[in-house]
Amino acid sequence: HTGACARVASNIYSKDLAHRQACTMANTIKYLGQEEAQHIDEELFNEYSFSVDQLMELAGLSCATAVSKGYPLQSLLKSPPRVLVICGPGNNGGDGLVCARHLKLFGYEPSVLYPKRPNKQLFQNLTTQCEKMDISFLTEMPEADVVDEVYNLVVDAIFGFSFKGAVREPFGDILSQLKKITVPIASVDIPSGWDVEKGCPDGIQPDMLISLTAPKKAANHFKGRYHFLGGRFVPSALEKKYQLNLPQYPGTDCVYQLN
Ligand SMILES: NC(=O)C1=CN([C@@H]2O[C@H](COP(=O)(O)OP(=O)(O)OC[C@H]3O[C@@H](n4cnc5c(N)ncnc54)[C@H](O)[C@@H]3O)[C@@H](O)[C@H]2O)[C@H](O)CC1
Ligand SMILES: [K+]
Repeated sequence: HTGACARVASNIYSKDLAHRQACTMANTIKYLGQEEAQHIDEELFNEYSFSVDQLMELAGLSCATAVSKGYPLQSLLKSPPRVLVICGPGNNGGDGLVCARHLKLFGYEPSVLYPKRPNKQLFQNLTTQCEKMDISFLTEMPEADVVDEVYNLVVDAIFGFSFKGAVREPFGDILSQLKKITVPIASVDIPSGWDVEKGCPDGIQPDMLISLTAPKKAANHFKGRYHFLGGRFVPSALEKKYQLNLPQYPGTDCVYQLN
């Protein structure tokens, strides 16, 4: 009897799964423009009453989880398992600080470069949390050959969907080093320096992209090996309103591998 129930249950499950996969394929996931991404962000905060801290925690956890799936500890070539996390001046940088904290909890040895720190309590708190967890902060960007020698990978949390115009210093210098490194780059939400919609053919070329909420149009130009979706916090009414057609995350996972 138990066997029959299990067979029925697994039949229902596989039909349901097949149905969901078909739906996901028919309604392909939406790639957002810059303004649309900003509207969704504002709506999450203003209409749905989420706080930045909440969503940033889930975003950063997604990034650390994606990194641990693409670059598992046991696969790393250099010991100790050092990771360089570069954080920019906005919320993308905040995601990077959260990601660094979770990477540390997962057994990695993150170091953070955080050259432009906003004078806001949220970012000061995230910085203190990292410091108290013995995550080191670098005072300057190492040269490309030093990055290659010391670190297993770089997490790029410099700019997200609010990036506009020509890159201002010190991030121009940092990005030019990142173009020279050979260790993989995992970019949070958008490869930094890329136009949010059009990409950037001569920009950095990350090996991993973790799109948050939904991919941005620039992700059409991503050529790396791993594209993950993270930020599993979108209420279904909001998803419907913007016709995001998000895929079903597996079980309780906080990331979905798009390719
Ligand atoms: N809804 C979500 O999915 C969530 C996303 N999160 C993350 O937040 C970023 C967007 O954050 P935001 O603060 O709006 O902007 P950025 O981090 O992209 O950067 C703004 C920051 O950068 C400066 N800046 C802009 N252009 C330049 C430039 N050309 N040169 C130098 N500096 C520049 C600007 O002055 C600001 O200081 C999103 O991508 C996600 O990663 C949330 O964490 C959770 C919710
Ligand atoms: K980024």
